[in-house]
Amino acid sequence: MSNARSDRDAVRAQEIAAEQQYLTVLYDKLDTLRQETTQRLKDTLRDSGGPPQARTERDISTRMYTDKLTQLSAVEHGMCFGRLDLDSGETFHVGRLGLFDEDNEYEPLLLDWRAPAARPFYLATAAARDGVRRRRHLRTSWRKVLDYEDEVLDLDAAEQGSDLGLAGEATLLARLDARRTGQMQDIVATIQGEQDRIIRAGMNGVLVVQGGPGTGKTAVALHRAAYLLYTFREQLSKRGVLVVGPNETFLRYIGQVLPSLGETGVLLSTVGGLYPGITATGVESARAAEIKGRESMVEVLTAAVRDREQVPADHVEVVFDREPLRIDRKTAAQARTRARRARKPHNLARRIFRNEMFSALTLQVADRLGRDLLDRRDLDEINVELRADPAVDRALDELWPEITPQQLLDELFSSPERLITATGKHLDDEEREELQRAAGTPWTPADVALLDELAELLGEDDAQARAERERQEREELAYAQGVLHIMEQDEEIADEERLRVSDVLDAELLAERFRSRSDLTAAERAADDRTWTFGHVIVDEAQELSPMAWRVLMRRCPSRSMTLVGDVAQTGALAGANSWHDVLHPYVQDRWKMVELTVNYRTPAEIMDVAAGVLSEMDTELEAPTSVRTSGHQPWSRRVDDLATALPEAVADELREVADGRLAVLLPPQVLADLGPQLAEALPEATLGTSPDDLDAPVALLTVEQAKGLEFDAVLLVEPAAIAEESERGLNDLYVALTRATQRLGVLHTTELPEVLRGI
Ligand SMILES: Nc1ncnc2c1ncn2[C@@H]1O[C@H](COP(=O)(O)OP(=O)(O)OP(=O)(O)O)[C@@H](O)[C@H]1O
Repeated sequence: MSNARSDRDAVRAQEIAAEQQYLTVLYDKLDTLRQETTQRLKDTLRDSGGPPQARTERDISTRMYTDKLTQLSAVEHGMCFGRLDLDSGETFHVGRLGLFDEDNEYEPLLLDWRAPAARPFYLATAAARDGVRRRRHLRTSWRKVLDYEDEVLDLDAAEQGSDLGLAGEATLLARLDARRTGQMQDIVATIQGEQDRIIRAGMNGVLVVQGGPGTGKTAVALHRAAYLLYTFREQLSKRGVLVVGPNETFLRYIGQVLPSLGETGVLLSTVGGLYPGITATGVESARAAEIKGRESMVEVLTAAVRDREQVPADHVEVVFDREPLRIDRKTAAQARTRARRARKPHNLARRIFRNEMFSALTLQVADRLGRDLLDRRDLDEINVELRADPAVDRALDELWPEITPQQLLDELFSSPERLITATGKHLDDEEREELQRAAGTPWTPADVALLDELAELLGEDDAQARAERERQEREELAYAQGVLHIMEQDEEIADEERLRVSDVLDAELLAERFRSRSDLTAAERAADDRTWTFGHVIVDEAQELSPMAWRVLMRRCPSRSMTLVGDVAQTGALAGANSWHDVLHPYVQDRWKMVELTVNYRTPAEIMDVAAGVLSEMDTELEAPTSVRTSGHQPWSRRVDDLATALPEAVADELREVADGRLAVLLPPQVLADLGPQLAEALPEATLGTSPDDLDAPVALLTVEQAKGLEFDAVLLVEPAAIAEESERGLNDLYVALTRATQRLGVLHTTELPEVLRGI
């Protein structure tokens, strides 16, 4: 027996040594690439001056080498994590980037996990081997191989395998059991089959990924972004990829995943962050956000814009050329009708209104002077004088002002009269009161969708700026064509070592790069441009978005190349979705696809049992995802008299249990508002969940809304009855709260537990 074991140990040690040798070759290769790239970057930066075409070329090379270096640095940790042994006798190592042996006909040394040849690493099973004999998961620490796990794919193994058909089960479970750090990690070494199929799904059309808590929706969404950028690099590097999350804390939580996969060209944003120049820091009631999110707000805003297109009750008078000039209702109404008929946004139709008015006023002045005595030129002169007159200008501006979205919305919400006119039958008194607020109140996330809609309704009178831009673009294109032409002729530029600009760019792209500063990625440019449209949009926690927010995102993605991940059972926002059909039908009818994730990688079975009870209370048809593991810790509950003393004690106990781990205390908003400061004082290691950096703290006091999408080693749930009763989506919130823990769950309550939790 012990002989057999020592034989096995010897084989294992030999295998580890062989893998170590291979890994050393890979890291040597990585070091060489880094040195070469650094040297090229240095050379490029050292060159200075020269003609404009040399500068453009340098800008592009700088960006290219910087991107390359970023990617080469990102893959340092866990660069190679797997190996495939095929029936054919071939062996491939799989890792975070592709490496090739230039001296040996570019034989692959390491397959990029996203390359088609690496796919069996994630998909092969004993029942469908796809030519794979053995899959090996390598466990490494920095550049050292620590251990490995082998899966021999034969039918015997299929019979012994777990019901969930997990790949690399031991490696996966070790990952899932590890302490959380407050930052999501990539899962590239342990992606499971059902996840891989979603990550690599085609890019066209709308793909909905529905899955219960902890099924890896966020992880899958981010790996899909990396996969799409790798596979459709050409297409996507021009327009960029947008990843939308529910709040800043969540974006901070997921912020490291794409860089760790070597991808930096993605814009991470909330919907509230998509309006350049606006920071939505305001807070408001859930009800106000819900009202603002309704589809009917489109009509409200349309009416609010029309309300800024006025005619005088009878007439107004202005003095022009020392005589009164009459702007009467009929003339203004005619001009307004003509302007509206053009179906242009308000600020653009304004020009038509003014033209009409100036023509009418010109005739009025002409009549005064004796029209018969005047010719065309005289009339034109009067027209010009009228346009230059400040009093006339002011009077017309009163009727049809040029207005920004910010001005209009601020004036709408701070004026009861304007609100009544605009909302009409769409809102009742109580709803209007929810919206009313003082002028200059900070913008909220729900306001941003309204501002974006208004920007469409109002338009920007940018005719002059556009003409100037078009002129510049023509010049730049001609210039870029010249650059390419000169370079193609210039034999000296064909330096073997250096990638020629004409190899990677055509004139149009070169001009675009040049125009928009060649050192910016599409994502960086998109962040400054409200009308930017993306190559692909990924929305996480998509169930939370209101109809108005969907309009914003659909405008950003006219190609409808989108991945929407979420769980309609976790919808907390009152304006959020009950069904994917309702969300998507207005935009793509039935032309969308849904795939489901069914395995819960986060919540251990002991806790999921409790959460499943809440789910079936919400809807008996809904099925909870299956947990991949147990934690050995039963959830507990304790009724206490005084939270202010009991909670710090419970936190201290739990912190001891999870050692270096992270703990969340989830409370109803009112309890957090009442007890927050007192608790923060009693718990110096705790933060109050108001800043994205709070996830670094060992203890975070959060509402369920703030904790959405996040996870912690241990969760203390406080006053679940109040959470369940908080809103009509209270049970959804309770379900979300119960599914945040990776190890331990405790419940503290002063009032009776909700029926569904009494089993704890
Ligand atoms: N294949 C995998 N390998 C390792 N870890 C995984 C895998 N899939 C998911 N996980 C881990 O499971 C946890 C839950 O994943 P994730 O947050 O993506 O789930 P989710 O479906 O978005 O959850 P929720 O709906 O609650 O927001 C994360 O820690 C994630 O890293």
